[in-house]
Amino acid sequence: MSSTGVGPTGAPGTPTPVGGTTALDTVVVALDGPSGSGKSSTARGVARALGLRYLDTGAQFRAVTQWMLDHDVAVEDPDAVAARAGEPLVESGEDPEDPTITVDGVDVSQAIRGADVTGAVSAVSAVGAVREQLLELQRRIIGRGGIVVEGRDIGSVVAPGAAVKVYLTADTAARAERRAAENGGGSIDDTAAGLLRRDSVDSGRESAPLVAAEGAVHIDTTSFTLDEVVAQVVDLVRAAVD
Ligand SMILES: Nc1ncnc2c1ncn2[C@@H]1O[C@H](COP(=O)(O)OP(=O)(O)O)[C@@H](O)[C@H]1O
Ligand SMILES: Nc1ccn([C@H]2C[C@H](O)[C@@H](COP(=O)(O)OP(=O)(O)O)O2)c(=O)n1
Repeated sequence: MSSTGVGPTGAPGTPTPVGGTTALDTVVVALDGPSGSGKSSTARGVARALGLRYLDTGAQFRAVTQWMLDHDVAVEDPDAVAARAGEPLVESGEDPEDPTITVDGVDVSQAIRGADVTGAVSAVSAVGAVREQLLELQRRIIGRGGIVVEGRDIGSVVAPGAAVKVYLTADTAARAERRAAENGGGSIDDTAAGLLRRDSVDSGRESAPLVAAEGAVHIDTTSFTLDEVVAQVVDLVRAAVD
């Protein structure tokens, strides 16, 4: 796998602090949390407001999952997934106005939001070999910073030195309502069950489970509007930079 990003291969998010702080063009903002907590929309809003790049790591795991399904890999079999983990070429655009994602040069931005990928992505992303491939790619894209990165393990594994770490949550009911609305309706109960199933696999896996990273600021978004959450994170970033 590769991408257009270049940069150091060590854990990023540790730009040279000047006077104990960091600059906006090298800052790394790590946003983690469960599905429907508001990561993607908050991350894009913060990146837009501050002129930063944006990386959706969930889209990368979804793109690998799409590739596995397209190549008839048995996605519930970790060995089968691991055996092909080095093959898909994932490329992520970093513009928050127009985040793109391709695998082997094919635009999968719509396909990866479908039910097949959503149902299989937690199993695929629990495979260590998949995580290793994407970890290297993610660190290359982050490079020297100036980016908002969202996922499940950004503050804990991908960029543990990030100057700003945020852990977003929301009540299950709110998450299910948001997700069902986004998908054009459907049963809230079924959506909630799907979210909880994915939470359980994402939090219970051995490799880089979903956790609130050490030092992360917890924001429960249930009772805030998206604009309010974006403003809170923008304030955290402004407080952390020169
Ligand atoms: N604070 C919020 N209040 C209401 N709706 C929100 C809020 N944050 C996000 N949303 C909406 O919830 C849905 C899921 O948000 P998203 O950012 O995709 O979450 P995640 O990336 O954590 O899965 C989207 O339709 C988004 O517009
Ligand atoms: N850093 C990440 C990001 C996502 N994943 C996995 C676990 C998630 O269930 C899937 C899909 O992530 P995505 O952020 O697209 O999921 P939602 O938009 O929140 O529903 O990928 C991961 O294991 N590590």
